[in-house]
Amino acid sequence: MSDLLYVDGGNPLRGDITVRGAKNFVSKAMVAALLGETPSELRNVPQIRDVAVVSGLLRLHGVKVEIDDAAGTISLDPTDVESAHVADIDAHAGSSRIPILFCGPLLHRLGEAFIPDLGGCRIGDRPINFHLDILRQFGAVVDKTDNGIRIRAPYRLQGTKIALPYPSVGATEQLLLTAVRAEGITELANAAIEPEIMDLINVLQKMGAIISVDTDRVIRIEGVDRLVGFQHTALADRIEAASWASAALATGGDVYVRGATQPEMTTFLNTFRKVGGEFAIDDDGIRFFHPGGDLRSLQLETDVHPGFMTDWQQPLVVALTQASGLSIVHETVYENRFGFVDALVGMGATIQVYKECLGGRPCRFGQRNFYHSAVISGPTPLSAAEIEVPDLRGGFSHLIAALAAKGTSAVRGISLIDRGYERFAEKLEALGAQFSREDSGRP
Ligand SMILES: CC(=O)N[C@H]1[C@@H](OP(=O)(O)OP(=O)(O)OC[C@H]2O[C@@H](n3ccc(=O)[nH]c3=O)[C@H](O)[C@@H]2O)O[C@H](CO)[C@@H](O)[C@@H]1O
Ligand SMILES: C=C(OP(=O)(O)O)C(=O)O
Repeated sequence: MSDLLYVDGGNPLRGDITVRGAKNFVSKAMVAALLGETPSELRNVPQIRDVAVVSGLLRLHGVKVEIDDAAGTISLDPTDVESAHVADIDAHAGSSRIPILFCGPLLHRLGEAFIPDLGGCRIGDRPINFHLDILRQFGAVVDKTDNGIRIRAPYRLQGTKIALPYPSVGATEQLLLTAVRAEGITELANAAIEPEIMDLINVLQKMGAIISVDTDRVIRIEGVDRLVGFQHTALADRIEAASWASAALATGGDVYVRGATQPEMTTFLNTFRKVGGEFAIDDDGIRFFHPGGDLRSLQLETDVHPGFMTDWQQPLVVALTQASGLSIVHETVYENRFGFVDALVGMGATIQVYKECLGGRPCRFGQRNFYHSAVISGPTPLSAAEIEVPDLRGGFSHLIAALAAKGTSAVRGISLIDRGYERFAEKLEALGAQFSREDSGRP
């Protein structure tokens, strides 16, 4: 597929699309399968690049992976797990953030692992210090190399007591995937409790793990000697659903997102309503629509769950360019997630970014050199432009802006969007978007 899309914007998106399982859960559940002594089956799996990357890594480690894209199922047989060649693993460097989560399972299965340098969106420094501290506390020996980390467990990993400096999603998952088969009890304070983590706990419990989650963000795990395979249907992708909802709002459209579920989206739905969007929930999905009239500006701060999630921020900001008045967005999860607004400004949006914390939530980035707050003044008509996709959500936001803008925009680097949005071009078509690929002539 060509990496350049010409988008003829200015028309409302209308129609019906389906979202399947969450990118930020499915990839982790696939890693969990490594811990089982018997095969696992995962359902509601989306056809996205992160799934392909994790499948490739699992295969390098001897796991038999069979994918049925149409049915959305993956079967994973970890019976013959083995060490992979460093050169082969190295080829996956920079492809996603998931390889770091192979540490615990591989240490339990093989006593050692090599983890390539990570990829993922460049929206901040994204250090892995919490992960490495956790692994060391379990008794692992971690050595940094030029192209990744080498990790060994000379003895069985030992349960431990840890408090995270910040409720990191990945570090919480690292701890879960390591503690379930460590010896004794592990306690994690200040854990992240995102719905995708809760579903990972569901999977681990099906495998035989003993895990409890307290209301004060403390997770306790009693290590067990063996785990078995699981069968599980992944929770829906609440980020993809919110992205299409934002697209509906920004284009003045009406999109039914089949598969979207309410409980994981409560905070987004409240915000969507406050800004002037409407929604209708039924058993099969959620209809998001612009009811007509003016959208309202609002003040928003991203946060860990149950707060407004950072991955919802970028798509919603495009809709905020169409709201009347001044909207203020304080990004408290990543220090550098407003790079994408430059392109929006180039299209006619009025957005100013600030280093100050424009909000009351405790934030690690205030008084430092990070542009992590934004003020958006609207409504401003958007006009077509040439845009380069910067990262996954920023890229989808640029696509929304191009769909909302009058005229034909050229959006380059769209293959980045495949990492987390299943068959998005087909969905755009289903919603009546006017676009074409570079190789098929301009619309
Ligand atoms: C594949 C996946 O699930 N990605 C999601 C996951 O990313 P990911 O798990 O990488 O994000 P984290 O929750 O770990 O990161 C949150 C914050 O903690 C910091 N941090 C994290 C780890 C560490 O060792 N040291 C450290 O300082 C990060 O720099 C960041 O500022 O959760 C994020 C927060 O909901 C989402 O935006 C990502 O979509
Ligand atoms: C930041 C994201 O993903 P990742 O952690 O995979 O880079 C995201 O999904 O928006």
